Amino acid sequence: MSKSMSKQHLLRIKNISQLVQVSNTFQKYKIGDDMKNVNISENMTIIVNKEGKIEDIGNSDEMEKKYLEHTFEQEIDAKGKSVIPGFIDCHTHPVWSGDRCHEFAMKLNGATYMEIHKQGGGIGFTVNHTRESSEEELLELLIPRLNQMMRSGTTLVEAKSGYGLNCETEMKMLKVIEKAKKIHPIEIVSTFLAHSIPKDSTIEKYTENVISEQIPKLKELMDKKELFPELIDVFCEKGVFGIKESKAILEEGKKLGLKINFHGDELNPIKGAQLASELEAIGISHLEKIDKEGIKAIAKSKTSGVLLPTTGYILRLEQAPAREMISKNVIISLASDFNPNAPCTSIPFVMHLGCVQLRMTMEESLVATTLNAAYSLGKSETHGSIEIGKFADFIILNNKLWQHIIYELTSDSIIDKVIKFGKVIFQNEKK
Ligand SMILES: N=CN[C@@H](CCC(=O)O)C(=O)O
Ligand SMILES: [Zn+2]
Repeated sequence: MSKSMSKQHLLRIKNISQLVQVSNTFQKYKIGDDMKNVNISENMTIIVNKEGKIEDIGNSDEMEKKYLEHTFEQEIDAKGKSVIPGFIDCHTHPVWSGDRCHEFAMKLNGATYMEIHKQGGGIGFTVNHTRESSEEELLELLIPRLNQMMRSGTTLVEAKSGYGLNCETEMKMLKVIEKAKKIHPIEIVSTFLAHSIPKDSTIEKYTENVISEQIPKLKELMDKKELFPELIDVFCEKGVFGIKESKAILEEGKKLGLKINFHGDELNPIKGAQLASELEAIGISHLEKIDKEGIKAIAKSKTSGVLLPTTGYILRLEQAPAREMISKNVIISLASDFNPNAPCTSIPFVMHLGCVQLRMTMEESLVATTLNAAYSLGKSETHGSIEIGKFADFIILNNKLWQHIIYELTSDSIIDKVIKFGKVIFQNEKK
């Protein structure tokens, strides 16, 4: 039932053939078998209030009578269509310059990620270019990437720093993200990431630099209200930041009120998941090499396992053990990991990989890119499902069966509209 007596509303979407709420009991996340239930109903109407939040949800015939006298700034008839929550891409690296297409060719030829990394390619290559780019240049590169994400249905994206590897450039990247927040319709959550070790430093020295120079500078800019990061991240990996260094950096970030969500157990099993559990991290990403103890640990601590199937696909590596993690009640999320190694902006493609390569069901993939993705960013009380009081972030699909967003691989016409805070931010003209 509607709480508001106001007769003016921002939006009504009526006659929705199939509404997929993902949750209708205000769950913060879904685990285990519950990931298979995405709360589907037919012939539904959604009302959005002036604040861009969901005001009411109900059967279309009943809602027609209930809202007879009311007016709507916009009305959409969704007969023959389905509506799902906007996608939440909860792990991306979208701010960078420099073209790494040549590295893709090297990888196709058999070079490994770490071989390229050790030769100064990979992250190091992107760092050199990103340091030389101005804020304006980086913003100009970022906007079309966000546009592509939006056209694929993403309405909330997490965006990391991490291609600076010095204080100045890391702050520059975060400033670029703040500028994008002001001008782009997609909502952005930003993350400070300690991503690698610069070639003129050592793990010890650079960890010290992050703790004694970069995090204090971050605090200064947060206090001045110039930067608003919400999360702290490190690349916890053999040869990059080990467990000890990762822990020190993450704990320092936590003192600033940042939530912990970091890269771990990707290329080597170094017990990143156990660290995530110890620190009560909100998320840990990758987990291709997680061990049995790690699975138990993050299931217990309610740390989301953020799986990034584009990495394993592109590098031809074994994928994370998604089925085992779901069976052990880990809160599984999926994300694009958009970065110059895996330049994928499409959550529908990620869901497809989730189904085919991680052996998840279509329902599990949807939960993992909506409600659980929101949880991994600390946002599931306001985002990630279609429930009264949450933000009105939706995708309207040109099919009455929602599963077509996954099934129709690379389709450019399955999405009809993308809606953010109750306003249409993408209307697909392709049929
Ligand atoms: N693994 C570390 N970081 C990124 C890759 C970054 C890059 O290669 O530029 C990731 O999540 O896959
Ligand atoms: Zn990443």
